Amino acid sequence: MNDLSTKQVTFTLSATDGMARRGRIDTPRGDIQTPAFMPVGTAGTVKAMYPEQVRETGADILLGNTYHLMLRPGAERVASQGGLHDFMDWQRPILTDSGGFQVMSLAQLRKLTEKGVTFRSHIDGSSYELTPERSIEIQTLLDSDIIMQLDECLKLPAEYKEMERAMELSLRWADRSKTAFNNQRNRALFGIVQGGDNAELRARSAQGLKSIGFDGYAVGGLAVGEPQEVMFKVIEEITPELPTDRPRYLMGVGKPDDILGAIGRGIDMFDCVHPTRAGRHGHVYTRFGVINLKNARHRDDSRPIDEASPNPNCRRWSRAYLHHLVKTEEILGAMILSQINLAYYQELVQGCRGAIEGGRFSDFAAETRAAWAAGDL
Ligand SMILES: CO[C@@H]1O[C@H](CNc2nc3cc4c(=O)[nH]c(N)nc4cc3[nH]2)[C@@H](O)[C@H]1O
Repeated sequence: MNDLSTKQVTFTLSATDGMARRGRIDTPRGDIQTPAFMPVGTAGTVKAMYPEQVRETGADILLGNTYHLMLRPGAERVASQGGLHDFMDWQRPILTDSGGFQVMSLAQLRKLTEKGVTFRSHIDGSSYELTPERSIEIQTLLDSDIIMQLDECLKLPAEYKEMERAMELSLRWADRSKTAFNNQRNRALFGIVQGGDNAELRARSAQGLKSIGFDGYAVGGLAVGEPQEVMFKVIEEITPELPTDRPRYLMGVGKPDDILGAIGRGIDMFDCVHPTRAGRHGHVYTRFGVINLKNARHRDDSRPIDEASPNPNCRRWSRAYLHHLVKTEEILGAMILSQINLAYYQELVQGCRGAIEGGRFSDFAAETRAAWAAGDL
C-alpha cells in the first residue's frame, strides 16, 4: 500500500463548453474523471455487484454511507478491519456522505439541536448522537477520500423561515466540520450548499462556505421530491456562485435526463441509488430510454437489450429471458440489470466528457435526448 498520508486531493479543470465542465480530481487512491457518476455502495457494497465489476463499468469512485455503516457494523469496527477500502476490497476513491440526510429520512424520533442530531436507529431503536465533529471522526475512521460536512437537508417545498434556519445551521456546522477536519491533506472535505429553492438563501450559503474554504462544494437539499425544473433553476442560479477551481457535486441525482441537464448547468459529480435500485426492480436503462422488463410484452421477445451496445451483457441474453428472471425475482436478474444500468450511466458521463472536450456538448445532449425519445423499446 503506498503512503497515502503525504499525497493531496486536487482538482484540475481541463475544458469547458458553455456551463459544462471537463476535469479531473486527483486523490491518493487514484484519479476521478469529471463529469463523474458515483455508484452508491450504501453499506459497503454496491448492491448485487462485485467491486471489480463496478470498476469495469468505468466507475472511478463509489459512495459509502456513513449513517448505515455507523449503525452496522460501526465505524470503529470498520477502522479495526483496516478501513472501508480494505473491508470491501475497493482500492480506489470513496466518497462518504455525512449521515445527515439519512438521519432526516430514515431514523426514528430524532432531536435536532445546535450541537447535532440525536436519533434512534431505524434498525434496532438504539440511540445515537451525530454532531459535525463525530461525523468527521466517523468518515475519517472509514478512511474515506472525500468527506462531507454534516448539514440539515430540508424536504421541499418548505417555508422561507425554515429554509433560512436550516441553511444558517448548516453553515455553522460547516465551520465546525472544517475545524474538526483539521486540514487533513490526504483526503478532501466538501461543504454543502443549502437554502431550499430560494436564490438569495442559496447565494448566502455559497458565500458562507467560500469564506470558510472547502476542497469541493456540494449542492444539497435537492432530489428530495421537487420537480426537475425547480432543481434545474436552483442549479443554474448557484453554480455561477461557486469557485471554478473546485469540484461541484449534486447530491442524490439522478435519472439520466437529470444528469445531462445538470452537467449542462455546471455540475461535475453525481451519485444516485437509481441505476441499481431500478435494476433490482426490473427497469433497464439503454441508449433508447428505459425498458420495464416486468411488462408481459417482453415474454416472447428474442431480441437482446441492445445488440450494438459495447456492454456484452446487453447482447448476451434475450429480453424474454430477462423478463423471466425479473418476474421470478431471480437474484441473477438483479445482478444483470444492475450491471447494465451502471454501465449505461458510465457510458453517458463518458460521452459527456468527450463531447465537452470536443466543444459539442449541446449537440451531444440533443442527440442523446432524441435517441431516448425515438427509442424502439
Ligand atoms: C428522492 O430519492 C431519494 O432521495 C435520495 C436522493 N436524493 C438526495 N438528496 C440529497 C440531499 C443531501 C443533502 O442535502 N445533504 C446531505 N448530506 N446528503 C444528501 C443526500 C441526498 N440524496 C435517494 O436516497 C432516494 O432514496
